[in-house]
Amino acid sequence: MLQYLGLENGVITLILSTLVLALWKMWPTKKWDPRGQFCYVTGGSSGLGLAVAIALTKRGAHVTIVARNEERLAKALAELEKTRQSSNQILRSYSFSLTDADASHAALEAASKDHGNKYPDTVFMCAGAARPGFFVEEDAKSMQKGMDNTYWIQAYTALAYTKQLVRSQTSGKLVFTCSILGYMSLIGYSTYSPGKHALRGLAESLRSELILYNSSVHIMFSGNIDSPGYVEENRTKPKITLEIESTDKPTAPDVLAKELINGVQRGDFHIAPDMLSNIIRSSTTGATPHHNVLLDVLYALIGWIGLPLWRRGVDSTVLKHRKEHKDYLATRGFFKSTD
Ligand SMILES: NC(=O)C1=CN([C@@H]2O[C@H](COP(=O)(O)OP(=O)(O)OC[C@H]3O[C@@H](n4cnc5c(N)ncnc54)[C@H](OP(=O)(O)O)[C@@H]3O)[C@@H](O)[C@H]2O)C=CC1
Ligand SMILES: CCCCCCCCCCCCCCCC(=O)[C@@H](N)CO
Repeated sequence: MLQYLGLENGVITLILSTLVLALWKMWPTKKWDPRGQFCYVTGGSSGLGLAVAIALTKRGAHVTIVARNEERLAKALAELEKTRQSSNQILRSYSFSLTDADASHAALEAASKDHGNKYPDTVFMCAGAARPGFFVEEDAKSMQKGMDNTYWIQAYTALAYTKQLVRSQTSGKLVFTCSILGYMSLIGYSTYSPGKHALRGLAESLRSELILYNSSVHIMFSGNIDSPGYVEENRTKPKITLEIESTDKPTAPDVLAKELINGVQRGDFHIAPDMLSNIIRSSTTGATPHHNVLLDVLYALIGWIGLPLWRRGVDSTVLKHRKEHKDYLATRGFFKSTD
């Protein structure tokens, strides 16, 4: 029947090229191996960053973790020591505040000194924080802090590292940690989602540019993580936000760390650690490379149907919350204040 429509050749070519591409993706290639590599992990004293640092140590990498609080860093380093695979492994921690550009540069320089001024082979940027709240209760300072703790906290490290790589004429890997809230958003995340969306843009631009230097870029989009940071953000999270996201049970940091490292090993640009993130990833591909073309089409189809339905449900939950929200604002004295 297709030949009557003149579509035969086109359809066959499409199916064949899809199959070839899918097979190509399945073909085993040489995987990235952390053993003996110098890995730099920001936010390595807690949650996802700590889990990534432990997983890398277990795989025989030299690991340097960076965060601010010295006590938590010392505890985390002691945990890394417990999983050390050989006496040659260099395991270090440094305290720097990575929302500052100069400190982000200084942290990388300090870490590199332990390796004879060689820069990290891979940088895992896990530092970050969320402080959910209602937009009307934010101010200029809290909005800027939101960008600091989502965008700048990783962008400054990416900048310092890229300069070091290019100056020393070596290649490396940049691994960002985003969130599914870097693809979409919902009530309560007005100081968090924008910076995570910005990270996606930065990663995509860098992925393209760093081809010049034989360096790769990866970015993970996860749902809730069962971390100390998650416990902290839930303290101030609006009830309505908690209710909407209750369908997304938090995942253990070590599970996500494994997914993150596997994603880097596969060479994925957008790393989606589970079914939900794959559905959202495939529904918002833009110009990012596919993973498995056939599976991606299936995920995109599920998202194309499911996500707008989910959104309708969320909109009606928010609508039902109007009265409670007004009362909440009244008890907070919002209607009396002038800002
Ligand atoms: N928790 C979640 O549900 C989700 C989190 N994410 C993202 O994953 C990443 C890890 O999150 P999670 O494991 O929950 O985080 P945690 O809060 O458990 O840990 C955050 C780490 O970052 C460090 N850090 C925070 N601010 C700075 C700073 N200014 N300078 C240097 N280090 C800093 C912290 O140490 P210290 O405070 O001592 O500096 C700590 O080591 C973040 O980027 C987060 O946005 C993504 C999706 C969901
Ligand atoms: C078929 C389609 C079904 C769609 C269901 C979508 C459910 C999404 C729930 C929202 C989860 C929010 C995760 C926030 C993670 C994060 O980054 C914060 N914890 C900040 O740290």
